[in-house]
Amino acid sequence: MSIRSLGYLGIGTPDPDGWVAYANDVIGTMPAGPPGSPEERLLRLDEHPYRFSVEAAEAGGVTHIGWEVGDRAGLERTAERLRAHGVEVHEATAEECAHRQVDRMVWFDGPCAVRTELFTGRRLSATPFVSPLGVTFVTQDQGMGHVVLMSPRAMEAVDFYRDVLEFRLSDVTHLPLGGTFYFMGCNPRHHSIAFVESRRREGTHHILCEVSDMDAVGRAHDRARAHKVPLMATLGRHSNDLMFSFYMRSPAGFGIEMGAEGRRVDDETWVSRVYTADIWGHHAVADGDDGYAGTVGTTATERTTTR
Ligand SMILES: Cc1ccc(O)c(O)c1CC[C@@H]1C(=O)CC[C@]2(C)C(=O)CC[C@@H]12
Ligand SMILES: [Fe+2]
Repeated sequence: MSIRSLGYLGIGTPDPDGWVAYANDVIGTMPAGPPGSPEERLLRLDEHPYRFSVEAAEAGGVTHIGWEVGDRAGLERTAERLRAHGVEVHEATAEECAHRQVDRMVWFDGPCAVRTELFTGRRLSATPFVSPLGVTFVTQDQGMGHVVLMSPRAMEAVDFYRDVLEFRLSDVTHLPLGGTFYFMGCNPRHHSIAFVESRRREGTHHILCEVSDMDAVGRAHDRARAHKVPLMATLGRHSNDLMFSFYMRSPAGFGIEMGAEGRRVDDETWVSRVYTADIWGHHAVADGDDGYAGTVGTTATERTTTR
C-alpha cells in the first residue's frame, strides 16, 4: 500500500464565494491567501498549503480527490498497478503540479466519476496554520478527514479501492433508513473514503472534518445554529469509528460532518464487523427542520426521525 492519506479535495459549487465564507465562518478553515487573491479559495486545515480548493461548478460536489503517496517510487508503483488493471493513467503537467504544490502527480478518472489524483512531495506552507475561529483539526498521519460518495455502483468502487488501490475495508453499516455504507481506510483513520449505495444518483454524501475535542464540535454546532445552517443529522456517536459528531448542510448541498474522538485503527489487530445502528444519535434531519424539538414546525413526537 503506497497511498498514505487523503491529501486534498476539490469542491465544486455554484457559489464559490458562499462556500468559502461558510468554510471560514462555520467550519473554521483558514484561507491560504488574502481576500481577492486566487489563494482565497484555497482553504487550509493545517500545515498543508491547502486542503480544499473551491471552484465554480454547475452542480455541488467533490470535483477531484488527491491521495498522498509516500514517495516517487510508490507513485510509480501505484501508477503501474493501475495501468495493469486497465486504467488510463495521466502524468500531470508541471503547471498542474505547481497548482497543487506537489513534486509529482498522476491522475485518472476514478470511481463515482471523480477525477482521482495521486501525488507526492507536497510543499508544506511556510506560514503557521492559525484558524480565525481557534479550531484545531486532526490530520497528520490520518490525512485531512474523510469523504463519502454515493453511487448506484458502490460495490464496484469498493472493489476498485480494495483490489487496485489496496485500501482496507474497515467495516460496513446497514442502517434501516440510511442505506449501506462501505468504509475504507489507508492509515490509522478508520476510513478516509466511504461509499454508499444510492439507486438514484451519483455524488457527494458528506465530508468529515475532525477537530480536537468534543467542545470544538459543540462550538461548531453553535456556529451552525448561529448561521442558520441546516442540520443533516443530529449529534451522535458512531459504532464503528466511535466518532462524536453532527452533520450540517454545506452551501453546495452535500454534508459536512464535524467530529471528534475518532478511534485509530491498527491494521495488525483490526477486526471488521457489520453494524446496524449507531451507539446513539445521528438522527437524519428532514429538510426545512433544524433538528431541535419544538423549535421548527412539528414537535419531537410528531417528527419522524429517519434512520
Ligand atoms: C454510519 C456512519 C459511520 C461513520 C461515519 O463517518 C458516517 O458518516 C456514517 C454515516 C452516518 C449516517 C447514516 O449512516 C445514515 C444517514 C445519515 C444519518 C445522514 O443523513 C447523515 C449521516 C448519515
Ligand atoms: Fe462520516
